[in-house]
Amino acid sequence: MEKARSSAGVLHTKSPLRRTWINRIFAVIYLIPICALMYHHCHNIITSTDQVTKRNAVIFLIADSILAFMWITRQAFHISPIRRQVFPENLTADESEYPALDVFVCTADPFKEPPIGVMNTVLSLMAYDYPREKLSVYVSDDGGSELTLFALMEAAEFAKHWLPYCKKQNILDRSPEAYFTSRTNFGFPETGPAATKHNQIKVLYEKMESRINEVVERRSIDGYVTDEEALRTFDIWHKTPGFTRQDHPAIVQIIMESASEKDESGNRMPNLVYVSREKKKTTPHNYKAGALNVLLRVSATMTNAPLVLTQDCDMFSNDPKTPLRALCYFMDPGMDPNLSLVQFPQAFHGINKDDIYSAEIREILVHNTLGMDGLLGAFYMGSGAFFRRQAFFGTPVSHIPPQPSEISPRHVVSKSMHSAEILALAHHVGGCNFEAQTKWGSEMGFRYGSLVEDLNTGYRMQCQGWRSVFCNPTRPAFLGSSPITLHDMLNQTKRWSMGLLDITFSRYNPLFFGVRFLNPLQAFCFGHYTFWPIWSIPLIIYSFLPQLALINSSHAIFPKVTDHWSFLLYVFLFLGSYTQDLLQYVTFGSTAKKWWNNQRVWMMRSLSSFPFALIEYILERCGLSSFGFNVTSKVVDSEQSKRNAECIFEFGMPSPLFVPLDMAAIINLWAFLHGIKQVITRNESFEDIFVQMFLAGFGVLNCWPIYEAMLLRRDKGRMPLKITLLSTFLAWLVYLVSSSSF
Ligand SMILES: O=c1ccn([C@@H]2O[C@H](COP(=O)(O)OP(=O)(O)O[C@H]3O[C@H](CO)[C@@H](O)[C@H](O)[C@H]3O)[C@@H](O)[C@H]2O)c(=O)[nH]1
Ligand SMILES: [Mn+2]
Repeated sequence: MEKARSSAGVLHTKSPLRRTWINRIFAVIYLIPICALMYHHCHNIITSTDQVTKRNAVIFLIADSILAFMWITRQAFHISPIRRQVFPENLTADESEYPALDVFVCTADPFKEPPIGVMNTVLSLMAYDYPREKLSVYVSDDGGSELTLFALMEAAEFAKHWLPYCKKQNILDRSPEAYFTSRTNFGFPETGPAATKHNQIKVLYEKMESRINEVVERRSIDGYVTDEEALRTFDIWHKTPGFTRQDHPAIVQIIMESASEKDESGNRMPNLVYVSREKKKTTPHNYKAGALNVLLRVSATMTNAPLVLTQDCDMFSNDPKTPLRALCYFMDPGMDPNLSLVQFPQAFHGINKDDIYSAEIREILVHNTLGMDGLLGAFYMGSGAFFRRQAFFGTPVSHIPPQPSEISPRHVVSKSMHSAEILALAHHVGGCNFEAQTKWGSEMGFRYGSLVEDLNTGYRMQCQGWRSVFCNPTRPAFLGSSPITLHDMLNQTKRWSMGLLDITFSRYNPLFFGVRFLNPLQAFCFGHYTFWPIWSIPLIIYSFLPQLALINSSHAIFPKVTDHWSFLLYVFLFLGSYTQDLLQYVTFGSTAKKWWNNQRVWMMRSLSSFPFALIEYILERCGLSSFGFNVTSKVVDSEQSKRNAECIFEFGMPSPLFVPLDMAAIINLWAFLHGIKQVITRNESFEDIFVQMFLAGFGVLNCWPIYEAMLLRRDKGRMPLKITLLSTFLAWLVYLVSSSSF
């Protein structure tokens, strides 16, 4: 079948996912007990005479309404998921017809994002199987660091050997680090010309690697650059008084211009440009969205490619044919002309086998996205996204011409990048006042106003009428790093949540604004994401209230086992949603253990990241504090990564984010033990407190790694004593308060 299609010259196909009808039927059936539960709560509120029961019913009505809202919006993802396939072999063989491609790589801090890692990403992208003269890589350095520029100059020299080597040997792993690691793991012929060349390249790579790592360690390039001309490149750092990363002029350095740069076999090299936008402490820089907008403009002055790929600095290319896959959509004359984005899923390396931090987030990055693709298109994930440049300048029907006209997507660049005129313009558009009184960030370019600039930008573009597709090849197109400590993971989720709240509480809320411009189901999908942090409300309630009631021997919380109908209602709702989730995991080829860990992480996020985000968001709105884009560290500590590989949770640092988790662990264990005691001493009957016991027991099971970290472990990743003591004290305080209200 595949062959037949392929030979018919088709560039891509799409087909609905099988068994979608099961999801649709299930969605309708599941709605019935949801309504019954709401009725049950309302009935209790109206009829009960006991104040505690009434109050509990109100609290659970709130909790369950939120769960129901999240469940309903989530069904939108399951209504019409589709799968796409591409056939790059059917693209025209005439490469001169391919559009040019500008690749954007963002980095922000050489100490959190080691430059050697960034260079691996840059090298893997420069080594794309794409006409070199049409490929340009722009690196944005928000760290404003000479270390990154130094690393880039080193990488450019190495690239002249690396690119022809990859081409000749037809290598798939074009990030040198990934390549050398896989070679070491899977062996390589020790003799012969191939081995000699391999060893030569390895020596060059290791030399570059150690030079880059050394300058980072010494925090200075002194002594490492001797060439006069190269030294002049760094003048701006040394000759600008008061140069800091938050306060410095725009820097644009052309490292290689394709027209004049050749590799060791005499072929042209891609363009390579370093950009560090101007920063002033007094001018907001809008984090990554701001950086990307500067790249959009700087690249416009130099190459102005119709296609743009945005990449995080840790997301290296894992497949050199990826741009060709994207072309299968962009070059298809039959494709929707409103196509603005081809999104490849984010995938990660170094995830432990059971994925204890749920770092794959496959549900969001793959399963749900297939569902959105079946509606109006994938959401923009920040990395691995090929855009049509045109889509940043207005809607499909009305073009917003930017000023100056040289940065319009319609402008054709005719001068060399090195020309004084182009360089002056590039510096000008990289200035921090350039955007004042313009539509940049509001209607043009990447959108401001949210820390999740990716979701926000993609969503707003879809509201304007642009469409996107999701391209999910078997071999991941990109591989990135993901947090390997619990604190990093929770902190990352907290940042995302704050970004999502930015959208929820803006005029662009998907449920009010989005529904007017999108298919309502697509608006539900976006709504489900932007309301993500409100999961915290029902989860906090379910993690504490029934347990505290149990400890206080007040059991008027859930139906007894003997109240057949209402008890079965709870059983059905719980099993229904958990089984649906598990089945989704298993049918997509994941394991039950990963699913279990994913639901645990969902609880951890709901108890920690989400409420912290809600509180910080409120503080920020009240002007009491301000939180920015906290870049996730990509530095690997060998002990931490060893524990990560063994699927052991990493607590280690005294982070306030752990406090609510510890409190929940303590209260649930306490409640569970108390319940057992009550049953044994026959103070309570098991049937009466079964649901509460079940919830506490389920909590205990989920909190197992926390007890281990608090009591049993001796390694550096255990729970800091400070946090354990603080949480125990707070849990006791919560108990005291609760004992007067049951
Ligand atoms: O002021 C900033 C802050 C960040 N970045 C870059 O943004 C990227 C993502 O940052 P990271 O700390 O890795 O955040 P993650 O949470 O891992 O990133 C996810 O979430 C972000 C939105 O919060 C998206 O931008 C990313 O594409 C997506 O992978 C990195 O390349 C950074 O260098 C900047 O360029 N400037
Ligand atoms: Mn990242």
